[in-house]
Amino acid sequence: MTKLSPETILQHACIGVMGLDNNGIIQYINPRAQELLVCDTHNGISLDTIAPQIWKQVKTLIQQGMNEQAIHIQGPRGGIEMVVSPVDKKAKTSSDNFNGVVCFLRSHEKFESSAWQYPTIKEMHLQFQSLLDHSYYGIYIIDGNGIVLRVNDVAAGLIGMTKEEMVGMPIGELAEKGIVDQALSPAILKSKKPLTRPLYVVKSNKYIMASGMPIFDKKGDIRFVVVIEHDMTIVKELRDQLKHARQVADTIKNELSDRNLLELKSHEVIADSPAMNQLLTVLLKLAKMDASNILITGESGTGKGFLSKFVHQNGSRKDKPFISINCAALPDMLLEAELFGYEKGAFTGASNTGKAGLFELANNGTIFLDEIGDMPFPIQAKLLKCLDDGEIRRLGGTKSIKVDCIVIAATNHNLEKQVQQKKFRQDLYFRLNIFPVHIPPLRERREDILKICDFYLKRYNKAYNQKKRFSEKCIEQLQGYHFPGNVRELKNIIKNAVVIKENNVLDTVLPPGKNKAVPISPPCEETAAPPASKGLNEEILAFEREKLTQALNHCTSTRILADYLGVSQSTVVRKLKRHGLSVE
Ligand SMILES: Nc1ncnc2c1ncn2[C@@H]1O[C@H](COP(=O)(O)OP(=O)(O)OP(=O)(O)O)[C@@H](O)[C@H]1O
Repeated sequence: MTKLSPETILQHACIGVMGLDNNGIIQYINPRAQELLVCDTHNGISLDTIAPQIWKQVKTLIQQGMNEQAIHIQGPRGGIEMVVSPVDKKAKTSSDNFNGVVCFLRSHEKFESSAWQYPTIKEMHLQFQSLLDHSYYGIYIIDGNGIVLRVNDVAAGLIGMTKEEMVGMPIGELAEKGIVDQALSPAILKSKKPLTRPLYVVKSNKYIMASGMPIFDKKGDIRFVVVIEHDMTIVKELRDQLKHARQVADTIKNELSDRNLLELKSHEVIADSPAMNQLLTVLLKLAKMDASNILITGESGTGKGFLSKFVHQNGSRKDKPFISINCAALPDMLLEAELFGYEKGAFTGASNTGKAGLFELANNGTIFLDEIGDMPFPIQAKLLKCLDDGEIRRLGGTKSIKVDCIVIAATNHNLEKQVQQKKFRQDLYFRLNIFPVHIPPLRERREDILKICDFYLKRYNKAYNQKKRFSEKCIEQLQGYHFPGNVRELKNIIKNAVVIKENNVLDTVLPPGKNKAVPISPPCEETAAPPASKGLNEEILAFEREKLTQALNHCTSTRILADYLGVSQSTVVRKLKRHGLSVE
C-alpha cells in the first residue's frame, strides 16, 4: 500500500492551506491556495505583497491575539472564506507568543453549496422562508442599488406581479411605470431614513401601507432595505362605507329635523315663506343649543311671543317653566316686584309672607320679557345685573338668589334708536342682543297669508262647528291687504268671519273700506301712519276712548282687554295710558 506523505496530501487538498509567520511571510502555500489567491508564489514571500487587503485583516487578528477565527475576504476571483488558526494555541493574548498562523481557504461558491448541507443552516433557511411565505404582510428586500433581492407571495400579489417577475427588477420601476402612484424604496435609498407611506397600486387597485427600513453596513452605506407592506384596501373600503354611513346618518338627521320643523309647523307655527322657514331653522338651532339672551324684534302681532314659546318647547328645558311677562303692562314698582320678588314688608301692600319673583319661578326654564323696550330705566339696571351675575335679590331682601334661565326678550321698538335717545341702556341692549332675530311683517311674506288663512279657517270652523270657505275674490283681497296688525289681525279677521258671517262662502272678510288691495304698503310703525287732518285724529281718539271705556266695563285685566279688542296687551297698555284710563 502506497504511503501518502503530508506534502502529497496538502498538494492534492481541495481546500487552500497557507502558513504564515507573525510578519506575514509565507512559510507554505499549497496549489489550491495559490489558485484562490491567483499567485504562483513560492515560500518566503510576504502576503502583503501579493494580497495586501488580506494581510491587513490577518495582521489585525494576530495583533488582537485571536483564537481560531473565520473571516470572509474578497479574492481576485470572488469571495473566500478563510479560517485563520494560530500555531501556538496556548498563547492567545499576544502576538509574541504565536508561532505564526495557518490559514485554510475555501471559495464562497464551494462553501455556500456545502453550507446548505448543514442542518442548522438548512433549518435557519427554512424558518426564514416560512416567515416570508406565511407572513400576513407583504415583505420584500432590495439591495443598496434598489434591486429586488427577495420578495414574498403577498408582496408580489399586492403589486399584481409574480415573485419571479419582481426578483432582480429595479424597484424604482414600479413608480416609473405607473404601477404604484408613488415611490417608497427609492426615497429611502435617497434619504437613508426609515419611511412609511400609503401607496395606491394602480395595477391591482389596492391601497397599501408600506414601511421601509434601511440596513447599513459598517461604512454607513445602505446594505439593503426591508420593506413591509400591509393591504389597506379593506380598511379603505370600511372607511368609505363608514363615511357613506355617516353621510346617510347626517341626511336622515337633517331630514328628521326638517320633519320636526314640519311637524311643529303643521301643529301650530305656520310658515311657507323662505324668510320664515329660515327664521324657524335659526330658532330651532338656538333652542337646541340652549342659547340664552335671544332678542326677537318685529312689529306687533308678527308672533314674537308665539315664537319665543317655540324656542322653549324645542329646547332641553321644555318640561321646565315658561314664564312670560309684559314689561309695559305694569307700573315700575310692581314690575320690579314681579320680576325679582319681594320680602315681607318690602313696600306698602306687600304680602306679609313675601313672594318669589318671576325669575325665580322661571329657574331652569325660560323667561320671556315682552315689550322689553318699555322697561323702566331703573329696572333695566337690575335686569342687567341679574343677567351678568346669574342671581337676583328680592325687593327688601339682603341675600342673593342664584337663577338659571333662558332669557328671551322681545320688542316692536327700535332698541338701537332708544339707546341713542337714552331711553334704553346700551349695556343691557348689548347683553340682550346676543342672538338677534327679526320677524318680518306679514306684508313682506305674503306666501304665508294663504297658509295662515287655511290653518285658522279650519281651526275656527271646527271650534264653532262651521263649514265656511273662502271665495277666490276673498283670497285675492286677503293676499293684497297689508295687515298692519300682522298675523294677529289676520287671525282675528278669520275668527270674526267664521263666527259672524251667515253665508258659508266667505266673499269678503276684511272690514269695510279695507277690502281694496294695497299694492305695496308702508310699514305699520306708528310714525309711518298716513298724516291725517287734525279733525280726523280727534275723531279717532274719541272713538278709541269710547271703545276702551266700554270694554273696561267687561274686562278685569289688560290681557283680557287685549283679547276682547283683538290687539296686543302692550297696545292696550299704551292706549290706556294715552287716555288716562286703567283697569280697576
Ligand atoms: N307663524 C304663525 N303661525 C300661526 N300663528 C301665528 C304665527 N305667528 C303669530 N301667530 C299668531 O298671531 C298672534 C300674535 O302673536 P304674538 O302675540 O306672538 O305676536 P307679538 O309679535 O308678540 O305681538 P305684540 O308685539 O303685540 O305682543 C298669536 O295668537 C299667534 O298665535
